Amino acid sequence: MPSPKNIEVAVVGVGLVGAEFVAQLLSYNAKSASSLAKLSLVSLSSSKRTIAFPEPAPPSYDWKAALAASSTPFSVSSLLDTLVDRNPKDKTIIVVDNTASEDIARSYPQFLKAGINVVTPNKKAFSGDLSLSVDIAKSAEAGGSRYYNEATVGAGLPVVGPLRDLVATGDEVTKIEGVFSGTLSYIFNNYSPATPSSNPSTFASIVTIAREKGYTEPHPGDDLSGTDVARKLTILSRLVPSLFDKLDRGYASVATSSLIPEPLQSIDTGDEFVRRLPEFDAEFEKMRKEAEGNGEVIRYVGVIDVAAGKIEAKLERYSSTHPFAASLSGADNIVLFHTKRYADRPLIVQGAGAGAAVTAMGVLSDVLRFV
Ligand SMILES: NC(=O)C1=CN([C@@H]2O[C@H](COP(=O)(O)OP(=O)(O)OC[C@H]3O[C@@H](n4cnc5c(N)ncnc54)[C@H](OP(=O)(O)O)[C@@H]3O)[C@@H](O)[C@H]2O)C=CC1
Ligand SMILES: N[C@@H](CC=O)C(=O)O
Ligand code: NA
Repeated sequence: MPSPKNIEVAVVGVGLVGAEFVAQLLSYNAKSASSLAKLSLVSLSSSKRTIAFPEPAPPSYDWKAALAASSTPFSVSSLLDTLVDRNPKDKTIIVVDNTASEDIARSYPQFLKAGINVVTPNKKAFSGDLSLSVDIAKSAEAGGSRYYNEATVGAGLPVVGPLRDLVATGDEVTKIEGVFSGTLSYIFNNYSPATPSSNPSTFASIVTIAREKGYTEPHPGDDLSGTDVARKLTILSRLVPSLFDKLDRGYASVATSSLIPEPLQSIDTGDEFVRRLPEFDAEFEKMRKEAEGNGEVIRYVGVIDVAAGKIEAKLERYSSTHPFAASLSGADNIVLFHTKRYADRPLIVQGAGAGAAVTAMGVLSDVLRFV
C-alpha cells in the first residue's frame, strides 16, 4: 500500500465555519489512518493571533486554548513568508480561508503565485471586481497552483463543481435559477409557509433564530440586503463563458432587491441590526398577509438568464403548490440548471444551503481534491 500523501493546511479564520472545519479535519486524520492522505495542520489564525505547528496536531489537541494563549499577531505577509519557507513547489500546501474578509481575499494571488493552493467558502474574491477574479486565475497558472470554492454557493451542496463540469464538457447553459440563500430560505419557509400557520412568528424573531443557527453572514444585513445572493449569482455567472466579463463590478452589477428597511441600511453591527429589526415587523406582516390572501408564498430567488444576459436577485410570490413553496424546508437551497443537454427537465440540486457542518464539509471536500 502506498504511504498516504501529506497535505499541509494553513487555516485562516476559526469562527463558526472555521472551527467546524478544523474539527472535521482532525477527525478525518483520526478515522482515516490507512487512507490516501494525511492532512497536517501547519498553522491556525484568527484576525488577531496565529499559532504554528511544528508537528501535526493530534485529534484531541486543544487548539482553541493554544490560539487564545498565543502572543503572535496574525498578518498575511508573515503567513506567506512562513509557507514559502516550507517549499510549496515541492509539496502540497493549502491556505484555507474561512473568513469573510476582503483583505484575505485580495491576498490569494500572492499565495497562488508562490505555488500555494487556496480553498475557501469566502465569496469576496470571486464576486467583487472582475479584475481580482482574473488576477486569481492568472496567478494560479503562473504558480502552478489551484483554487477551489465549492462552499461559496449552496455551502456543501455540489453547485460550483457541477456547473464547471457542464461547461467543461461542452454543454450550453441557458438559465440557472433557484433559492440561493439558506438564511432567506429559512426565514420565508417559516414566515410564509405553504400551509399558513394560525399563530405565525414575527419576521424579526425568525431572523434571530436563523442567526443563532449559524445560517447568516457575520452581519445578517448582508443576507437581508440580497448581497449574499448577488455574490453567489456573480460567482456562477463567471463560470458561464458568455457571461464571464459581464459583471465587471461583481455583485454590485447584479439587479438586487433589498429587504432592509431604509433606517437600518447603514447599521454597522449585526447585534444592533437584529435589535432594531422588530420596529419593522408590521411592514413585513403586511407583505406576508397580502401574499397569503392570494394563496401565495414569498420566496427570495436568484435568476441567471444567459440568453437575455439578465442576472437578478429578487423577492417573488409563488402559488403554494410551486416547488419553491412546497418542497423547501429549513435552510434548503434549490438550484435548477437549464442547459442544452438538460433541456426537457433541468438538472436540480437541493438540500441544506447554510450551517457550519454542511459548509465545513464543502471546504474539506475541496481540500481532499488535492489527494
Ligand atoms: N455560515 C454559513 O452557513 C456559510 C458561511 N460561508 C462563509 O464562510 C465564511 C466564514 O463564516 P463564519 O464562520 O460564519 O464567520 P465568523 O464571523 O464566525 O468567523 C470568521 C473568522 O474569520 C476571522 N477573521 C476575520 N477577519 C480576518 C482577517 N482579516 N484575518 C484573519 N482572520 C480573520 C475571525 O477572527 P476573529 O475571531 O478574531 O474575529 C473569525 O475567526 C464567510 O466567508 C461566509 O460567507 C459560506 C457558506 C455558508
Ligand atoms: N449566509 C449564507 C451562508 C451561505 O452562503 C446563506 O444564508 O446562504
Ligand atoms: Na456548494
